[in-house]
Amino acid sequence: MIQMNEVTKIYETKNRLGLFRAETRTVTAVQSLTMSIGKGEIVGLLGLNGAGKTTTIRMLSTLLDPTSGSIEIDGMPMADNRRSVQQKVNMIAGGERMLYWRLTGRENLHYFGRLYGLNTAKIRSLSDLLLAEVGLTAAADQPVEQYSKGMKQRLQIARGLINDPEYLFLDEPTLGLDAPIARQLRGTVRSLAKEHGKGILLTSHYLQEVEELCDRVYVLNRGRLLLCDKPDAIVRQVAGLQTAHLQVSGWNEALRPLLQEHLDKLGHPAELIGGVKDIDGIAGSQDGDSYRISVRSTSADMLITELLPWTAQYGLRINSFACDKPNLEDAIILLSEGRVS
Ligand SMILES: Nc1ncnc2c1ncn2[C@@H]1O[C@H](COP(=O)(O)OP(=O)(O)OP(=O)(O)O)[C@@H](O)[C@H]1O
Repeated sequence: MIQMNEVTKIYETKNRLGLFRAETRTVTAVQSLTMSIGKGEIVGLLGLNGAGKTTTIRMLSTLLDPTSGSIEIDGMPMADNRRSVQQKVNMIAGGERMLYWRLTGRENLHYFGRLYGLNTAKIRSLSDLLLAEVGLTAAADQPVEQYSKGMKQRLQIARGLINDPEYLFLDEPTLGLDAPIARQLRGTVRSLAKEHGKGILLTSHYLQEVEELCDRVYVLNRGRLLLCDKPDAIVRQVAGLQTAHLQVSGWNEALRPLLQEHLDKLGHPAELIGGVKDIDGIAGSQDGDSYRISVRSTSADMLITELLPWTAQYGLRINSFACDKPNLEDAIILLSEGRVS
C-alpha cells in the first residue's frame, strides 16, 4: 500500500522587482494531504482550481520532495529509499509526452528499460511481451513519429510497465483519444488492477471514466482534501437527490395534497416539485391532457414503483415515467461552484 501522511508541498518562486530586488512568493500546492492506494485498487484523483494533482503525482513518483509529511510505500519510507521506490512505481501520462519520436517503439522500450537498470536479455524479452500485450508487435520497428495517437498511447502503457511496477500513476491516460481506443484503454487499466493486482492512481478530466473505473475518489480543492469516497457515495452526498418524472392523464389539482400525503407516508424523504400548472417552473408541464408530476427523492427510481398503485387508485393513466440521476460530473460541478446540497 502507498500511504501519504499529512503531506504538504510549498513552492517558492522569486519574482524580479527590478535590477537588484526580488520578492519570494510561496504557493502551497498541497496541504496536509493524507491518502492511500492499495494493491488491486483504482483510486481517482480529481481537482478543482489548480488543485495539486500534478504535484501529488510528482511527489509519489519521487520527482519532488514534500515540504513536510511522509510517504510510505509497502511500509518503506520514500524519502530514504528512493531507488527501491523507483523500481516499484511508474507513471503514464496522456498526450504525447515521454516518448522519443525518432526511435522505434521497441527502441523506446529498450531505452527506458536501461534507465531502470535491466539487462539486455531481460529488456528484450519484456519488450516483446509488452509490445504484444498492447498490440504493437507489427509496428515495433517503426519510428514512433509514424504512429497514430492510439498507438502512441498504447506504447506509453508498455513504457509505463517496463519496470513491472506495483503502483502506476495515470495522468489523463485517455486524453485526446477516439472513443473506441479510450474504451480499450479503460479495459487495460481495469485488468492491470483487478487481474494483475497493481495499485493505480488515475487523474482524468473525463468524469464518466473516473466514475466507471475508480473504487475510491479523492477530491482536492486548492491543495486540500475536500472529500474521499466511492464515486456513487460522492454523487449521493453532493448531488444527492434524484428526480422521478411521471407523465399522467386524468390529473386534477385536488390530487396534489393527497399525493404529498402519500409521499410523506412512504417513509423516505420525497418532495413533490411539480404537477399541473407548476408553481416555480422547476417541473410540471401540460401536454394535451398529459401532466408531468415530478418528485425529488434520494431514491426516485424506487419511488416510481411505489407510486404506481397510488396513481391506479385515483384513476390516473401513466403515459411514461423516467428518472434523472445525477452523476459524478454533476457532483463535481456543484462542488466547484460551492453549491453543495
Ligand atoms: N513549479 C512550480 N512553482 C510554483 N508554483 C507551482 C509550480 N507547480 C505548480 N505550482 C502551483 O501549485 C498549484 C497546484 O498546481 P498543480 O499543477 O499541482 O495542480 P493541478 O491540479 O495538476 O492543476 P491542473 O489540473 O490545472 O494541471 C497551482 O497553484 C500552481 O500554479
